[in-house]
Amino acid sequence: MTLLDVDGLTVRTADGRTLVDDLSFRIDAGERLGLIGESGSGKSLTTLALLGLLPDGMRAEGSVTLAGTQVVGAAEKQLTAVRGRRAAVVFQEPLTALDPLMRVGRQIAEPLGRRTGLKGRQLRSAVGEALDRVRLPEPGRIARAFPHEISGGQRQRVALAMALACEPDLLIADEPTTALDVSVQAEVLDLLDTLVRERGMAVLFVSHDLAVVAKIADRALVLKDGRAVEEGPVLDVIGTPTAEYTRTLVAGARKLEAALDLRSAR
Ligand SMILES: Nc1ncnc2c1ncn2[C@@H]1O[C@H](COP(=O)(O)OP(=O)(O)OP(=O)(O)O)[C@@H](O)[C@H]1O
Repeated sequence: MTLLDVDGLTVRTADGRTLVDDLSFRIDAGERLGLIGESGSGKSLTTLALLGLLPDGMRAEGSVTLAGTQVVGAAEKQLTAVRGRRAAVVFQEPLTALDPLMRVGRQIAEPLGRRTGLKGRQLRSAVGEALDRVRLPEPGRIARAFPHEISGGQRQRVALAMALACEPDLLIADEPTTALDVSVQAEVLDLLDTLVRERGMAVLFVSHDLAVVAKIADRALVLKDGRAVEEGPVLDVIGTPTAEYTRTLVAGARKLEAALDLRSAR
């Protein structure tokens, strides 16, 4: 079953510059697609357009059907019904998703309470379980903390718990580990992989990092200057890239890997 159907998505600025150009792809229920491209290739604008969250002045054209709802041109009310429940998003910087003035527990309680109808003590205990599931130690303490009182890795786990609280059909993860320390990156990636696998959730995983995409995604779509240049099973795209641009990306990643190997061999 097709969960997300993007057909000819184009994003333009108010002065007519085209930043995402005629992009088409599909994600079936439970499928994992990696969106790869260098900085500025249009990855973030694509994810924002999927949820009707483009910045003021930018316009989307084409068609984005998410679980049967047309997102392009939809009224805010329709979009609210789709966001969270059908597709939830985790951004690169978890502070984007978190209210700095609200304790972490309350921020998770909101979507959780809305979906489950739980209240009071039962809701508090469900929040504790949600924090526990994203492997946060001392969930009680974290629930009482404000976002600035916990580490970056812990904040990203909280953002993930909030996204999962809605039990979305599709999780959109936009560079979710890029802002984290290398050691924490691997842990959060592994956690994300396990949690979506357990739930059979579809994933759109956005990253400039080929190695990370290969770990999470089944298929990959390569974006350059807002256009798709290559799409296929992730190991084929990385192993035998056909587009010149993908070859350059793969060669760049190999060079970096080799340099890191040399360094660790010292
Ligand atoms: N609010 C904006 N106004 C004008 N141009 C923008 C805006 N946001 C992004 N752009 C431009 O659109 C293009 C695509 O940006 P986008 O953020 O989608 O790239 P990206 O692939 O996600 O890169 P990064 O990983 O660095 O975020 C870039 O050239 C960027 O400068």
